Amino acid sequence: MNHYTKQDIIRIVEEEDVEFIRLQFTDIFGNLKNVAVTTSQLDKVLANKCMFDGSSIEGFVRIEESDMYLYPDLDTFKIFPWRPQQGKVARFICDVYRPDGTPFEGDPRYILKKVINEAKEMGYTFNVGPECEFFLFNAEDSGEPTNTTLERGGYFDVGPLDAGENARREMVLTLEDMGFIIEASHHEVAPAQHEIDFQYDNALTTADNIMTFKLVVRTIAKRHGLHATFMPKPKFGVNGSGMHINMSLSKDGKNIFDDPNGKLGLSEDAYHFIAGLMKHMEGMAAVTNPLVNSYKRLVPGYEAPVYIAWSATNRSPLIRIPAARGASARVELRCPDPAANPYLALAVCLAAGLDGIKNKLTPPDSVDMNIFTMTEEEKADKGIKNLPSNLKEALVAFEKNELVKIVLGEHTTSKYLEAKNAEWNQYTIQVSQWELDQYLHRI
Ligand SMILES: Nc1ncnc2c1ncn2[C@@H]1O[C@H](COP(=O)(O)OP(=O)(O)OP(=O)(O)O)[C@@H](O)[C@H]1O
Ligand SMILES: N[C@@H](CCC(=O)O)C(=O)O
Ligand SMILES: [Mg+2]
Ligand SMILES: [Mg+2]
Repeated sequence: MNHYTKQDIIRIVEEEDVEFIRLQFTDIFGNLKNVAVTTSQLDKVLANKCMFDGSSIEGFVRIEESDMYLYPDLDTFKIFPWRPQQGKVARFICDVYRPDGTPFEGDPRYILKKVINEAKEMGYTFNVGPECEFFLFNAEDSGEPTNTTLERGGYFDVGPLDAGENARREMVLTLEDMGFIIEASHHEVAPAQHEIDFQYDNALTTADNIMTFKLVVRTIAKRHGLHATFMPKPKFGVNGSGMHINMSLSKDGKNIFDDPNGKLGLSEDAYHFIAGLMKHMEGMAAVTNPLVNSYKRLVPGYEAPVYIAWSATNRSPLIRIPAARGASARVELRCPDPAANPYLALAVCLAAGLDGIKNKLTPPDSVDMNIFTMTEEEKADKGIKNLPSNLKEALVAFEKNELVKIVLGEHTTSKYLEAKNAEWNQYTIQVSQWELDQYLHRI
């Protein structure tokens, strides 16, 4: 990551012929927001004087206290490669502040920073690498998105079977232009499903990167006449899209999950971290899997986890320990999906892992056989619990989890629960196509 001073920014804006500056932030539901100014306002931007109406942002504040300020994080300055190259468009990712100069407690970036600081006080840096999957569906001539495709590609397929290769190529090149290090990109298991992996970084940078990644994927897909969606399960009967989160802690530049003398080459702290994730998983699910639709993905048969278990060899459990050790020793949490607000998702994951370390929690034994073939009795014997099976169960577990509520803070907890319970209630009163197909002709 580049480190910029105000003078650097003023110089780059001049040298690069930047004309517009987007001030970006994220609402509590993970939606990217922005306001554009021209460079005539650069001084105001750099003096943290740009304001917006917080009451118009879902989940932020009431109308009586609506003035909010955007403080640009100078290190997030990036030029959009897909916009005109004369009179360029650049962006800052911003922190949200109240008029009295205090950080706004409902800003997801602030919520993540608080947990990162807690880790820092313990001497830790939290490193995270996500694997974002998405679909590239047809868009109608009108631009209306669909969930249809004529593509028949599968895992690692090549063109012309892989109809997304040109779009993916441009996504990768655009991301590289913006400073991402792309480790791999490929067709995924379902027709029209894709994955682009970028290199891990500290948690704040990774959460920012996930927001930028989604913007780039959507923008470039549109240019190719396709509709990119991060919806967790856009189609019944094929794999959904996950956002596996690979995590490690480092201290003084050394990965502390790695221990050549430990069981499976992992340190005690790695096991405590796993235990913390498992302890809080049910309560965290409403954050890592935030939609009604998220729970349609977490079902047997589609490479998505259903049970709260861990393994070093098997991909079916919630937590997998990839084979790499040394600097790449990491824990992979497989339930999060790309609809999650990345700031909040990483905040709860880190807090849960740290809770495991602070309280020296021990995980249950690893489950190295296929859980999907176990009987209910075998699962009960091994103490294997299910992930929440729908958004309502996840919200109930969230309400019972003090740690998750403390991490999100009172403000965001109450706004989040209110909105998500309303989402659930709306969903339950719909009459779905499935019901019509099942009942209409015979009842
Ligand atoms: N020490 C580390 N801490 C956190 N993340 C890491 C670390 N080392 C590597 N990573 C990241 O983990 C991610 C690994 O992605 P990759 O697709 O290789 O994982 P995978 O789980 O083996 O793949 P799949 O689930 O598709 O089979 C990348 O983002 C990588 O940068
Ligand atoms: N698409 C699968 C993951 C496939 C993979 O292992 O990469 C999921 O829903 O999590
Ligand atoms: Mg994948
Ligand atoms: Mg993975």
